[in-house]
Formats: sequence, structure tokens, C-alpha cells
Amino acid sequence: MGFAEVLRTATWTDHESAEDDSYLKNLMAGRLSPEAYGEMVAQHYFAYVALDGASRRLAGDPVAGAFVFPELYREEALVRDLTTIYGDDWASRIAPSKPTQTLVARINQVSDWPGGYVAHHYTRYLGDLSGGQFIRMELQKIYGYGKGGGVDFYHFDIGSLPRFKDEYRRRLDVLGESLDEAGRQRVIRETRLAYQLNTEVLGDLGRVATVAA
Ligand code: HEM
Repeated sequence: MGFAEVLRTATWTDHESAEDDSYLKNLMAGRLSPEAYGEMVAQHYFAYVALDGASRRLAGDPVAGAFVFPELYREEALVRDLTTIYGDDWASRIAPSKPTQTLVARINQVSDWPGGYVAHHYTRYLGDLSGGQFIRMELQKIYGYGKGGGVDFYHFDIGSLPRFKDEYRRRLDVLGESLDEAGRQRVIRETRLAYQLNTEVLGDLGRVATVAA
């Protein structure tokens, strides 16, 4: 079994907890106002500024560099989405939540360790390219957003999605081969933590969901 499959298998229960989040369920059921949806977009904004910043710093790294794809950078798409949802003064209307601050601190803390960076990169981007595409279709139906702002975060200019994900998984396999068992376990542990921190960000958004429901 290649490392991509090992990682997926070892973290799938964490995925189930993330997917089971009540904010996401309310969002997918069309129970939230655009501003309540915007709360998640805002938290994504802070997390991806950190993640994409780490990518830029690590582009030349022999290990982490294999996971740096400038076409995945999300900041500009998130700014378009925030402008659509909140208007031009979006920046003054958003703030990172406590769990987002914790996630951002962790991304920055591990970004000098290629395996740690990959753990956070994988948890976000492979998710955005997988379940995220289903989320985008639902959000388009619910809010009527088109391309150009609203759900641009989920639009990736990378050609064939399955082909991109296959290549990504191949690179995970190569990473796994370059590590010893302790190194692989460390990446798995960080990925589980990444899931947990992302799930806490969603859990905190549950407050918004309750208010708006
Ligand atoms: C409504 C919520 C969600 C749904 C319906 C969903 C659904 C899915 C599905 C169907 C796949 C498998 C796709 C494939 O085999 O190519 C997948 C993969 C993935 N999802 Fe989610 N997901 C959700 C939320 C999340 C969240 C919140 C995260 C992380 C914060 C996440 C991270 C991932 C990752 C990393 C993968 C790739 C697993 C792998 O193949 O190694 N997902 N998701």
C-alpha cells in the first residue's frame, strides 16, 4: 500500500468527524444566510493566507516543493468571494476566530518541517478538490453564485481534477518512501491534528448557525 492510501486510511475516522459537523450540515441544507456562510469563507481566508504563505516560503524545498502548486493558491479567490458576500469593506467585517488563530499558529509552527506542511496542505487541498466540489455545487444551487465571486474558492484552474489528484497521491507515495516508519507516523499524527483543528474551526461556526437557523 502506498503512503497516499495509508494516510487516507489512517485518517478517515477524522474525516468522518469533520464531515459530520453541524454547521456544514446546516449550510448544505440551505438553512444559513449568505452572511452566515461568509463566516466560514472568512475563516478560510485567514487559514489560506497562512498556508499559501508557507507554500511560497517552501517552494524551493526539495521535499515540500513537490506539493507547492501556485495554481492552488486561494487568497485571490477568497477575496472575490468575501467581496461578493460582504461588499468592498469585507476586510473590516471579518476576524479570525480563536480556533482559526490556533490553526494558523500551528501551520506557521510546522512550516519549517516539510512533512508537517504536507499534512496541513493535504488536509485542506485534497479535501477542497474532493468533497469541496460537492459543497460548491450545493452552494451554487442555494445562493445562486456564479463564477467570479461567492464560491470561487472551490474553483480550481488545474485541468482534470482526477488527474491532478492522482498526481498528488503519487507525490504522497514518493514522500512516504523517503521517510522511515517514525517519519511516516509523524506525518499521520500531524494530519490527524490538522483535521481536528479544522473541525474545531467549523465547530466554532456552529454558534453562527444556531443564531441564523
Ligand atoms: C460536507 C462535508 C464533506 C463531504 C461531503 C466530504 C466528502 C468527501 C469525499 C466523497 C471524499 C472522497 C473523494 C475521492 O475519493 O476522491 C473526500 C475526500 C477528502 N476530504 Fe472530504 N468531505 C467533507 C468535508 C471535509 C472536511 C471538512 C475536510 C477537512 C477539513 C475534508 C478533507 C478531505 C480530504 C483530505 C480528502 C482526501 C482523502 C484522500 O483521498 O486521501 N473533507 N471528502
